[in-house]
Amino acid sequence: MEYSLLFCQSSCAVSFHLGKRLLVACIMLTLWVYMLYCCVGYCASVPSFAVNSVEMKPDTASVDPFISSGRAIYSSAHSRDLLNNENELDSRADEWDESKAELRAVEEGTAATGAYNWTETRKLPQAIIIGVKKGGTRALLEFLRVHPDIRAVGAEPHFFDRNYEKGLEWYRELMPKTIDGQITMEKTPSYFVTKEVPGRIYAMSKDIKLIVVVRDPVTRAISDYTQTRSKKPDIPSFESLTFKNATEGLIDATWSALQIGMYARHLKRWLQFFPLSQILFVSGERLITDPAGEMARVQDFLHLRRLVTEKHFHFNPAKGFPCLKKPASNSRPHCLGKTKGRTHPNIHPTVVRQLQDFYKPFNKKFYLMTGQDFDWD
Ligand SMILES: Nc1ncnc2c1ncn2[C@@H]1O[C@H](COP(=O)(O)OS(=O)(=O)O)[C@@H](OP(=O)(O)O)[C@H]1O
Repeated sequence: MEYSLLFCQSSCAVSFHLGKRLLVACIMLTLWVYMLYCCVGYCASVPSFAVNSVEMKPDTASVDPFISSGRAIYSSAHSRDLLNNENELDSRADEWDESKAELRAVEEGTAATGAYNWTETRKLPQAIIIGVKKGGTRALLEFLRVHPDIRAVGAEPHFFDRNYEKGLEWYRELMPKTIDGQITMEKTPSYFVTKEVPGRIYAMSKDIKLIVVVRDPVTRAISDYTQTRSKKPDIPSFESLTFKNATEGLIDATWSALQIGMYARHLKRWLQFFPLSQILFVSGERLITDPAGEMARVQDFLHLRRLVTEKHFHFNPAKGFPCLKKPASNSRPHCLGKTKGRTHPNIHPTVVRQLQDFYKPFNKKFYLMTGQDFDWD
């Protein structure tokens, strides 16, 4: 009796210890499996209500950037119809149908669970690409839209130059919906050269971040001219529009294609309202030769994590430009449409040289003002 009691006590103690160990092992195994599950990315699909502040980016950041960019594309297609903007008439929509379908599936999924739709609101932009025309503004915006913390209106709203009387509510309504922590953006390249715009943007937000994509003013002028000629083939030659008096070599600085390139003059107006630290100058040239490098600067400036990297770019030799690609995927890279990267007419080398001389003092001043050498001279 005593013996069996003793035996039971000791065997019970053993099985109790074994059970405890088994329980601990089970918990550890569960935790380990859960961590593994999270590592392969499935946790992102779990509805999350934890949306962090601007510094701590929202949970959507862990979602594949291309899904998010697809979302932005969807809303941009919507506003593009609304504004019927010339710059939007490229082939982007067709090429990104695949992403849209992907997006719809994602959105339907979240709508069914009611996951984060309820927190989305339209906000006024916290960052604007203000210029310059033909600088590479569309490329920059499309690259930025790959980032999950950026939501941007696709069409150019032209609010601060052409639609200001419509009021801020009209402007806000054009913006895509965002959750806290996401940055709302737009691009309208004519803002940089329109006198009233700096004061108007300041009146909306004195803390706004401004981005200017600049490009060699001579190439920019030729690009501008090429665009105009594509719509009006009968316009005079570039050379004849350049001069007030060709024999005297007197350049017509009132021609808008040339005026836009006097960057220092335009920048002076912006600096009356905003400190230099609030303006980022992106090199249009480097955006083509080193898109990931320029994107790193832009993401740092916007206090975003560097999620758009070299993995997202594929240089297309036929087009002569970097195109966007989904990292670790065999899908076709997305290039900008036919209106970007037009063939420029051959301009007489003497005219090009005269224009380079014309811009030299403006460029020098611009380098001094920005503290950056763009290497145009
Ligand atoms: N990745 C990529 N793909 C295609 N094109 C690119 C790219 N990066 C920069 N660029 C240059 O962007 C120029 C057009 O500039 P914008 O988008 O600012 O033009 S616009 O003001 O919105 O009309 C466009 O000018 P053009 O070459 O004169 O057409 C391009 O040189």
